[in-house]
Amino acid sequence: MPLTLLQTLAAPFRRPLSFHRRSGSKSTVTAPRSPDAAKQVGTPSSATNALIGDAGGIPVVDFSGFLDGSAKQQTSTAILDSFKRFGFVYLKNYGIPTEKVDEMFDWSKKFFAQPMQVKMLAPHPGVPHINRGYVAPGVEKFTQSNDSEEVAQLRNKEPDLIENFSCGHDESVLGKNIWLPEGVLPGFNEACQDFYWKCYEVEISILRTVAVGLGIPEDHLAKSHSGRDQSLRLMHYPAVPAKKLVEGEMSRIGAHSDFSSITLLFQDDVGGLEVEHPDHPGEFMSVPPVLGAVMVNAGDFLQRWSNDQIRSALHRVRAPPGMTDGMTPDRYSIPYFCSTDFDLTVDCLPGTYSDSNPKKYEPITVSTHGVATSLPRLSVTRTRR
Ligand SMILES: O=C(O)CCC(=O)C(=O)O
Ligand SMILES: [Fe+2]
Repeated sequence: MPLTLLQTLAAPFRRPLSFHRRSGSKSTVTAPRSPDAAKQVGTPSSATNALIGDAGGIPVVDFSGFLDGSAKQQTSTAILDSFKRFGFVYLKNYGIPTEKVDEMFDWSKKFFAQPMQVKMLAPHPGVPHINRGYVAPGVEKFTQSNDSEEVAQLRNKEPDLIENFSCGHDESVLGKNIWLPEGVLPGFNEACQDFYWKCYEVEISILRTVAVGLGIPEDHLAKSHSGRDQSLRLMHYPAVPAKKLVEGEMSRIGAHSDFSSITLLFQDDVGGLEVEHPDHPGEFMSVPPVLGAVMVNAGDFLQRWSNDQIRSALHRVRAPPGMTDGMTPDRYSIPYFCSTDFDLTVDCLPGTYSDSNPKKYEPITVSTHGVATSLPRLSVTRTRR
């Protein structure tokens, strides 16, 4: 990729916006807890003053030391270590005030509370890889499988119980935004756009920490993420009988890994998110929401980019922990999927390969990677329109 093109793409777009693994799962386990999170996750002592605890075994890191420059290296090491071991990390003091996140959740609730005919004024186009517009409950089913027979069988099973609304940048190959018509839910479209750019700032800071952790130039990853090909998705899981989720008769979101660089995952206080245990494939750890923290996970593309040093972990949403009877509460979450510009070719990151540990992957663009790995998976979703 010529440098000039890289530089052009590195200039952020501005408002207005417009490996892998088996499916299947076993039991849920809780990672052993200890009062000393640093010890528990085997984190080097240099990272301890950025670590402020753990939740369900996954480190909680105070991001302010990176943002104000007082603990850049420690914060970066803590985040990178957690990405390498778990593929996930919680961040506190990451730069978006809690009230802003709460406001976005309020908008999400208002949107999903609209009658179906209103939500369908911004319909998803029905093309699997396009993250735009509203997808009604009963349309999607998530899987990690690329096996056509397994996928065909899944299509005949109950879909995931989820509705969602996605938006992004109008100039993305993911397509132009599909908004509600003007005058319907005034303020909603603007709130989504505003939140998108707030998330973008956090994304860039996190990508900088990963680079610092890896000991490469701080802007190495950030400069490949112009902000054009990200997606903000509002998710709503309606209330369902807990028993059906526990017995596997219904599912909220099936086990999957995310596809691109990193995901910021904002969740309400309902719980139910589970992450595959790093030492016990097929077993899942229950990871609770942490007040004021955003969960961040690495995606398949970052795993590949880091020559498999960073883990893109399977995760899923089940019944809230301990709940086996009665109706579950509704669950709302807001993932923000971060991607390198889709047309940019990236090679394994410097320092992640050597003569004794050669590159496992050829240079690739996100689009090629996506077509090879994600489209078969996506094809099982959005099949029931
Ligand atoms: O709702 C959640 O907490 C998980 C969402 C998720 O994993 C996804 O949309 O990729
Ligand atoms: Fe996900």
